[in-house]
Amino acid sequence: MPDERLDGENAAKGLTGTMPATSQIRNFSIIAHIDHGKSTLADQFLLKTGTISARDYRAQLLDGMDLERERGITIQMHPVTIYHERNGVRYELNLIDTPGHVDFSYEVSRSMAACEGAVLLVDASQGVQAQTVANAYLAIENDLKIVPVLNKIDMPAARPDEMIAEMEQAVGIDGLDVLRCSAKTGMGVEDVLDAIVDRIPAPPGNIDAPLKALVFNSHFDSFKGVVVYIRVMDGTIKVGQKIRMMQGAREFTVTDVGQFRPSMVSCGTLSAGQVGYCMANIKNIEDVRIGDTLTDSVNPTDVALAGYKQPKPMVYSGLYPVNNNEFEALREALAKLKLNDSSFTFTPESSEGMGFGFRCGFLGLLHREIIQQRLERDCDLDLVQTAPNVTYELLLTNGETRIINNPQEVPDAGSIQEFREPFVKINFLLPSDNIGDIMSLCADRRGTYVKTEYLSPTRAVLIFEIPLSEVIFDLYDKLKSITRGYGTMDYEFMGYIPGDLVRLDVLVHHKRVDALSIIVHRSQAERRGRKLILKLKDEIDRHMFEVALQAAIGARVIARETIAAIRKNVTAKCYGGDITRKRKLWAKQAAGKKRMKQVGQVEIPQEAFMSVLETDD
Ligand SMILES: Nc1nc2c(ncn2[C@@H]2O[C@H](COP(=O)(O)OP(=O)(O)OP(=O)(O)O)[C@@H](O)[C@H]2O)c(=O)[nH]1
Repeated sequence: MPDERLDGENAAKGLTGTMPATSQIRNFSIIAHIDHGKSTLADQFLLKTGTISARDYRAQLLDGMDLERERGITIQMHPVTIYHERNGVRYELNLIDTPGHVDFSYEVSRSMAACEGAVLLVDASQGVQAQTVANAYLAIENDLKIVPVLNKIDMPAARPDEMIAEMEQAVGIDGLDVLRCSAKTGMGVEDVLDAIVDRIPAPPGNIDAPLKALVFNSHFDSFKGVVVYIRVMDGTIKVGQKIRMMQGAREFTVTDVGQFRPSMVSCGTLSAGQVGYCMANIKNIEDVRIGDTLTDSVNPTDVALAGYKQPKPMVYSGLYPVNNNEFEALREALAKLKLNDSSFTFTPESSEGMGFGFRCGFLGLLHREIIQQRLERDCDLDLVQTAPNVTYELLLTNGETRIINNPQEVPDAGSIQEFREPFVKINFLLPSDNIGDIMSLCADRRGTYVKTEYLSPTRAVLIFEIPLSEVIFDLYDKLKSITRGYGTMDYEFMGYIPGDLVRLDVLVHHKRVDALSIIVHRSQAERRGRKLILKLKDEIDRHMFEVALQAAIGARVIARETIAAIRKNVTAKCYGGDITRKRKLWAKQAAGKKRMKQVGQVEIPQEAFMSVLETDD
């Protein structure tokens, strides 16, 4: 087979695109813990291979979204094709970037299915972290070849030998295979590129077989429609070809095929082993299922690829517009967001106290925060968000099993046979000095100890089984503060386990505020109820009448507080006739009240809805 075949159709169109033989392609991703330098290394790859010029170099090109750049976290994948010469041969390398946060680990497994290898990037001053271990195992399970790299060796705090020993211990790699580089200065980056070519196998695949391509992501472009990210496994895909999504069973005609370099560049054809995009006048993002197999409709492949499982939201919360007439605007904004984030879900709901809004499902708390920020930034809506909760499973006395994601949906205690909550297996990677503190933290949170493993005399892996609801509260923040930032965690879902759970209601001025209801373990109900009421007392302003706050389980009130009455007249001091001054003060007061919800006669601020979350003593 010739090394490089000029594609006839492209040549005819005057396009200079060439189709490399699969032996000259390498597909890989980078596995790294957050902040270990993945985006910086990816940028170096672009720079070193001349994909972008130093002039165009803009830090973290691959983190396309503003918000991502601002927060410095990669959320969605942006693949990129680069060319690297090794021993006189030009290789096409496709990098599929992956995020490093626990909430987005499903994105990592998506990108792995499109690769034959992964660069395992570890910060030389921080060492292996929980997420790195989890993702490295995932890669090994997926038969990916691991290229271990120690980054940030330019830092004075770098301890390469120690960290390599940790990598050997934690992931079971050979220390001699570990490359050293600095993504910041560019030192050693060429060696990493060489190792990608030398160590990662070329993609398998038969260029003459019927088209079989994996859909590993997609995005919606308001001008072009849906852009489908594909990895071609067998055959070729060309402009004009009739294609079919095997799960979705819809047919389309390809209008454009190209690569990310790093912006989208048409190339007319992609063949076995290559990574790129295709467009086919697909108007609706729902028609494209991530993990689906794309094939030729005339000459289809007979076996579809094993798809991914759609990630299930684990954390839910209600989102309400402050002004009820902004409901439609909120619906539109949510629909727009969903276009590019299939893991986010929303369904309309109404709450007696809050009016009309949506129940939204997120992968985790960070995901939730990001969505809220995007909404506020992109559509100028004032929103009130209720405290998050996890999904529960109920076995009812009539034998029915019901999944609920909203405390309001919990039926009478009499009709529940078993109340089950999600449990996760959580791994902490932390300094050994902190083991005791984290153990007692987990014990307080109803965790069950599993085991401890030492990576080195100073660092250990601690494993617990714990209810997810206890994790989403503030476990991550607690871990960070106890370990002064050195501890990390990762968790995987185990299943639903029965527990003695009850719904705790909150009554404000004798009216149940359903958005403040929470599901708690009975043993914690009284303590949580009391704390919650005290917190609410701080958050809710005094009104012109006395406001009673109560926490109750069913009809039984377990805590009560009262907010005394007051009349607050902000313009009282502006005696005299200057109406403009008064107007200014009124305007200021109104702005301060923006994120308030009127429940009955009482105004409840956003903070009050979130206070349900806090568990601090
Ligand atoms: N000194 C030094 N700093 C580096 C090096 N590589 C990356 N950094 C810095 O480390 C920080 C994190 O780098 P990023 O590339 O954003 O990390 P990341 O792994 O992509 O993070 P996520 O996108 O959040 O997963 C940035 O401030 C970089 O400038 C390096 O080799 N040496």
